[in-house]
Amino acid sequence: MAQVLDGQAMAARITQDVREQVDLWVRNGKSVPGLAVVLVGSDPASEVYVRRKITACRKAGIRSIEHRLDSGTQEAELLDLIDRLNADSHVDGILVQLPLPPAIDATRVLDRIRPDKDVDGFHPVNVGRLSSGTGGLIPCTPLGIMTLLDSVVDDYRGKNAVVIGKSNIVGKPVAMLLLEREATVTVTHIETLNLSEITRQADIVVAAAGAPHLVRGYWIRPGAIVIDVGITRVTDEGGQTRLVGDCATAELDHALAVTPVPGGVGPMTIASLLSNTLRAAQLRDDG
Ligand SMILES: NC(=O)C1=CN([C@@H]2O[C@H](COP(=O)(O)OP(=O)(O)OC[C@H]3O[C@@H](n4cnc5c(N)ncnc54)[C@H](OP(=O)(O)O)[C@@H]3O)[C@@H](O)[C@H]2O)C=CC1
Ligand SMILES: Nc1nc(=O)c2c([nH]1)NC[C@@H]1CN(c3ccc(C(=O)N[C@@H](CCC(=O)O)C(=O)O)cc3)C=[N+]21
Ligand SMILES: [Mg+2]
Repeated sequence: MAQVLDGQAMAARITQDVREQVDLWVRNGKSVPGLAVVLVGSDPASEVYVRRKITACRKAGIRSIEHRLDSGTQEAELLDLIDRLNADSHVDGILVQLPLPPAIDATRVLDRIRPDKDVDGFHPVNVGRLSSGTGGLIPCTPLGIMTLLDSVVDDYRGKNAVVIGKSNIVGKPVAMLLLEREATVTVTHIETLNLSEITRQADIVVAAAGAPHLVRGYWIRPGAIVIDVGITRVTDEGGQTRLVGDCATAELDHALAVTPVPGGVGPMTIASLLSNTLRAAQLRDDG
């Protein structure tokens, strides 16, 4: 049987660890770290994620400030809010939940966030820092993935890592982090030919396509590690909704380790947001 990496349990430990560091920070006379969470509109999945982020902040002793704007909000209004959050010394981290309504230019919004408050790591300065290996805030999902991988991999050098998906929020940044550890990294996507032959060469597969059960048993060689990032909400015949990952996990007994959906990468994404918020508070204090 493959080892199932318990993201929920690991996230709970990280949350506790952040809480202890926050308490120490506050005992040293610093102000409580604050995270501003901006949600535009009422996409149901975004509502779920934002709720989880706010609950997690409470557990970690981080102050969260929620800003809800209706779906008809003008871009200028949102940019204005970001300017105010950028200038607010009680705000250490700013998170603008994606996706934004189509009328708003998401790039312009993300570019407006001060890089040292950009706990998502989406600002071009942080993207550049990640690709040049010169620090910066690291996107939460890739950071969570690396923490999960670190629990089963001690040396990435000489390992073949295959990333499925090339998005700016998961595929590209996780590829950068794997490259930084000197894995041999292949980034694949919808136009990749013979994908299963490429994954069959992999020691590590990170599946972030959003394609339910794309990765089958024969795609994975014995002893490989499989990180399932994909989350697709499906409704079964009985009208029940459930979450389906990118991997046919039931076919992966021959893997060394796999992550479950739910309870794998998702909770780790949220735990990483807490670590990044504490880091942002500390970085700003030093600089
Ligand atoms: N657990 C967590 O914390 C998180 C989970 N997610 C989930 O991860 C998945 C990916 O998210 P995100 O990166 O934002 O999604 P995007 O849709 O932005 O990117 C998906 C990527 O996968 C590629 N792709 C899609 N289908 C296939 C396929 N059949 N074969 C190969 N490549 C494919 C696309 O290729 P191309 O570029 O060529 O179109 C694209 O590069 C989603 O299910 C999302 O819900 C996302 C963020 C956090
Ligand atoms: N600015 C921004 N930053 C993000 O990091 C960001 C975003 N926008 N938009 C959407 C994606 C998606 N994402 C997830 C967070 C938590 C879970 C999560 O907690 N998942 C649970 C299940 C949640 C459920 O029940 O739906 C799990 O996998 O166990 C999943 C996905 C962050 N994202
Ligand atoms: Mg402060």
